[in-house]
Amino acid sequence: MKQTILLLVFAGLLQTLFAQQQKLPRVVILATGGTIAGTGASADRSAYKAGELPVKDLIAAVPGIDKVATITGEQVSNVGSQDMTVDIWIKLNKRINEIFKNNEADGIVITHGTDTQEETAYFLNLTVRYDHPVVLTGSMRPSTAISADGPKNLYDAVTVAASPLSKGRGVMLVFNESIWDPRDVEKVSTTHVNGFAAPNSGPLGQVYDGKVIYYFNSVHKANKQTPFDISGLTKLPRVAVAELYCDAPATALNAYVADGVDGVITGGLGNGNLNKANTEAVMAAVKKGVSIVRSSRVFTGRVTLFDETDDEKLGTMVSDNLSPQKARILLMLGLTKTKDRKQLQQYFFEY
Ligand SMILES: NC(=O)CC[C@H](N)C(=O)O
Repeated sequence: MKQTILLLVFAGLLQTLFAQQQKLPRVVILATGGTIAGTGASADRSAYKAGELPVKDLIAAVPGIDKVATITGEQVSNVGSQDMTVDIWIKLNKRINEIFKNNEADGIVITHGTDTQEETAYFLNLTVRYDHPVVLTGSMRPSTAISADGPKNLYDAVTVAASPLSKGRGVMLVFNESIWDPRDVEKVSTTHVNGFAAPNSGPLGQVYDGKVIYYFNSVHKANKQTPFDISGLTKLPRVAVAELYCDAPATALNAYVADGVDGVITGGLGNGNLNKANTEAVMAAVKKGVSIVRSSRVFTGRVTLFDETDDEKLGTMVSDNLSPQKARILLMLGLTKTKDRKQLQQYFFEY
């Protein structure tokens, strides 16, 4: 009798556990490499190599992650993000759209190197056709370093991707307990653990002790609200960035144009200003049909139309407050739709 009761209690417990397990949100981790998957022989960071560990090892290093979500992992690439490519972006985009279309997951986490993480985040923000949570994260210290930050960032990223509060928020970046908007976030430290900030705004929210809180919504259009469905594409238009400095020649800009790029972003001075040499080169490039967007090497504030620079005369556009590297992504995608300067300019105010 006693044994039967014990057995029943045990079976009941198992059932409850199973039911809880069933109810957990499903999160797919798409691993691309980066320092989070990096290893090295030293206790700190000297001579470590990014993009070494497979995704199963990243997951195994996070205690309790299986209580937050039902996790599956896929290896998309294993590179340091200085070697991230448009080809990998297109592959990621396809897989993310497929996962949500087939209802394979409630949210996605992407592990990624920090060098270009903000670019991948903004690219996906504009091209993924679903607004389910897609959370990018990484680490500043490799997995073998003392106080490696990867496992905590991954735990937090899964927590954000699995949270009911994240529904409809689309692409985000989670790092060092902050939740960032992909349009605004930038890598702001080469080595510090607090590697990201949004210099023109602030974090969307925070994740702490397994709990998520949001403070802001982005006002910019994303996901299905953009016209950038790239599902039929295997390549994107080529856009380069040419940065200015005191007495900068137009060598870089002219070389890119000679190489046949479709567009150039100028990382200009102050409010996107160009010196005389680059003004002339820009006008010649526009005449050849190259789309030019004036951005700024200054990391806060807007680049505005016709301030010191006459955009009508030059045939140029402005990036608003997008960084040069993000303006490049928007121009690449914009050029898949149109070459019309007014229409492209409108994209820079909307996305
Ligand atoms: N902390 C990092 O992730 C930067 C290291 C590496 N270069 C990368 O971006 O993958």
